[in-house]
Amino acid sequence: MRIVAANWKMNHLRADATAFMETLKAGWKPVEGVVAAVAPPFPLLPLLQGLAQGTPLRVYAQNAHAEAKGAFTGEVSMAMVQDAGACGVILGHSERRQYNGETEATLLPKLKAAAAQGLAPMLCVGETLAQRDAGETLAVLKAQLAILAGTGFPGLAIAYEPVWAIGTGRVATVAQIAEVHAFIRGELKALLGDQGAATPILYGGSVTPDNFAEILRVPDVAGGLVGGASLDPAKFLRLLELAAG
Ligand SMILES: O=C[C@H](O)COP(=O)(O)O
Repeated sequence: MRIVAANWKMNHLRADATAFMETLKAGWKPVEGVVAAVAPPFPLLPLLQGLAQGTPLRVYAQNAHAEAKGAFTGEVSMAMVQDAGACGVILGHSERRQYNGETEATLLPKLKAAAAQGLAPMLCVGETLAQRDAGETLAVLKAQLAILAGTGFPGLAIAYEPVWAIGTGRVATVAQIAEVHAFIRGELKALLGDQGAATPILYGGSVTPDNFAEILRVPDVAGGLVGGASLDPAKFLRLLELAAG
């Protein structure tokens, strides 16, 4: 199975989402084994879910809180994003680690809350440039993945996003992606057994229609988590076509 996931981040209004879905529906020929997902900002979840009716598009939230309810001003719960139309949730994106203080300590309760709510988690991992330059890449990834120990998370996907490749136009090399994805696969097998052997591992970081085919040929790459290029429905469609082979 391949997954092409659009992370819109803090982009798009209702009109943009509507136009995106019109273009997508006009050109998309869904094929077996290729999953398309879009993670819009929270306010667009219900609209997108409605627009996606009759299509296999999966709607994800970009984040949600670990607690079920309470005095957490500005937060939304797993149940809320599900109620608003999400079937899954991105967790641990590097921008949330950088700007919102997400750590393994905050992410483990979120993973458990997502699973309890029946939301498929997409856990993002990846090293900074300083960590790569210091030779710490695999150790960083090992620590980020360790929160998966001993618990199965239905619908789990991993997104490997080297922080230095996000939004920079500097895509990781095929050799770098191959090394890290093989390492992640080994860790997942050790942590989760059979589920770890089958968990999709996506690559993210300056994915475009020009480089996606090459990235998809790397062993253990099961698709992409795409930021900038996913805002343009024509480019997103092209990525889906490339994933379909
Ligand atoms: O979630 C998506 C990633 O952060 C990649 O973003 P990008 O495709 O704009 O580099």
